[in-house]
Amino acid sequence: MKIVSATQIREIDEYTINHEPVTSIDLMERAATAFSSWFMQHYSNIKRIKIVCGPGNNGGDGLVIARILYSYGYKVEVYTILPTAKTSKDFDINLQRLSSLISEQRITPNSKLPQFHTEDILIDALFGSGLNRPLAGLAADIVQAMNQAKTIIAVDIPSGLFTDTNNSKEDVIIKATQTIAFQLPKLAFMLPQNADFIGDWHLVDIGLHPTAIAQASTNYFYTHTRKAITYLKKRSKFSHKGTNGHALLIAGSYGMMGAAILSARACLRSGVGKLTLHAPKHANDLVQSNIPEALFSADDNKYLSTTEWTEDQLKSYSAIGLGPGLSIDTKILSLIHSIIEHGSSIPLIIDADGINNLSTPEGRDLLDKLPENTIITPHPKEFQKLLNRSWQNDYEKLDLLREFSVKYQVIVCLKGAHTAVALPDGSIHFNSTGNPGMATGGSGDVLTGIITALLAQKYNPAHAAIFGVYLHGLAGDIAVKEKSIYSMVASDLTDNLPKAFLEITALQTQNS
Ligand SMILES: NC(=O)C1=CN([C@@H]2O[C@H](COP(=O)(O)OP(=O)(O)OC[C@H]3O[C@@H](n4cnc5c(N)ncnc54)[C@H](OP(=O)(O)O)[C@@H]3O)[C@@H](O)[C@H]2O)[C@H](O)CC1
Ligand SMILES: [K+]
Repeated sequence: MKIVSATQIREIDEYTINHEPVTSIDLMERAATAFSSWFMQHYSNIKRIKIVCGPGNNGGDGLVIARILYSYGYKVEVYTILPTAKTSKDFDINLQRLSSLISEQRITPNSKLPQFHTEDILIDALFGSGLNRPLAGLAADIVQAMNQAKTIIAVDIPSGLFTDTNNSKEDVIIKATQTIAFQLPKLAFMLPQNADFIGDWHLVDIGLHPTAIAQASTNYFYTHTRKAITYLKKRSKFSHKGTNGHALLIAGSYGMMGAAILSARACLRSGVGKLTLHAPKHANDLVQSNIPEALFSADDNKYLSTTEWTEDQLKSYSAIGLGPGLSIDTKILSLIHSIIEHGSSIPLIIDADGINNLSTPEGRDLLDKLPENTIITPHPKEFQKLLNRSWQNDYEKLDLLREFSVKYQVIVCLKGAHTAVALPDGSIHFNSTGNPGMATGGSGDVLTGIITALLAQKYNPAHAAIFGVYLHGLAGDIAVKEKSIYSMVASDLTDNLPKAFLEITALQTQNS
């Protein structure tokens, strides 16, 4: 699903009006109806609401919502906030339509500000995607007053928040409990810095013209379920373990075998035909008894010491995963070097200590040599270390992320609430699954195992990264229902991979 800019939203809007064709007032009616249906489903037991409407089309939506909710028996109070005399045409028409049912409380710069209370249920229709400067004066005062309420449902986007550019820390912005956005998600929704303003967000369909959406060019995408399920490859009836690939996982060291085991188990639960785990020899019994399905390749040392791999040793593998539990050690750079040199055609994913080792000055020299489409999966701190610099805000972080993956032609999965998968073509794909319970030790090792398995099965690396991240989050979403965000551990993710695959195959069947 595309994530488009505020300007593109306006263009898609106009195209829909001209080509469907539909009048702008009817499109507004449709948008407000979609919002109201969502609202009535989720707030059926409350009867009294306050709707705060601004002067533009976001405010116009608010006026229609007021009319609809009133007709369903809600007690509705409407505030129109008019910083200047300028209002949009569709705002005026809807104010007129509402006037016989409800009288608005009009607030201008000379009025007394209304008071809002903790227990108020507010609908925020002050400003939407038309915001073009930070809120000030009356608009800022009203938002501050509204933020006293515990429950605020934002129409399209919280007022004061920009759709696709950075807000400064001082900006006054609605702190919504929920945001109901029209059809396409906004870039602002993907960024951790905006989480407190947006709350939980949901999309409602308003029938924007598919041609206009198809024509909009963007670097940003949202991996929603409908797209994600198309990535899962069908298994042929005649497939055997040879067709499903042989993965090599180089992971674990003295005291850190847990990471290797978590990763190996996840790899085996993600469809790989065969897995060899290369780890220090002391771990042999542990691995054999805990993961009987894996082959063990012993390293002579407590920590990894086999840094030289020959083409002959590597040639039987269809993917290599490297990093979980390796520790920071100069030998690891020699290992990466050797793999790049002798196995450059084997898809490769580097995580955890693999990335930490690339973040050393000598390691950075290796970045240029990574084979095209190598996948790395840093969390933000690891990415900062890799870049050797920080960023001022999440928009700058996205720019740095894109620059990095284009420059080195690698795939970067930057882990977070909406993990961002940056591809060498400059596109960034935000994930839709996952929950805060997954922020726990070993969760990243599981992701490495999943992606290694997909690479071994010959998923193209971009799909392996995007789909692997989706699967990992989906397993987390299934796990959280039983385990809660507090009690979840990384093994719960692996334990729920089978249910995640079942869910995806069921959806594939439904859609075919
Ligand atoms: N395709 C869709 O998704 C549809 C969206 N709809 C809704 O329309 C809004 C966008 O409406 P728009 O009228 O373009 O903009 P706003 O309502 O957000 O803002 C109105 C005007 O307010 C002025 N403005 C901007 N920033 C500020 C500010 N900081 N303080 C005061 N005033 C501000 C600006 O005008 P200026 O001339 O003053 O610059 C805006 O034009 C979208 O979010 C949806 O809710 C449709 O209803 C259906 C289709
Ligand atoms: K709003």
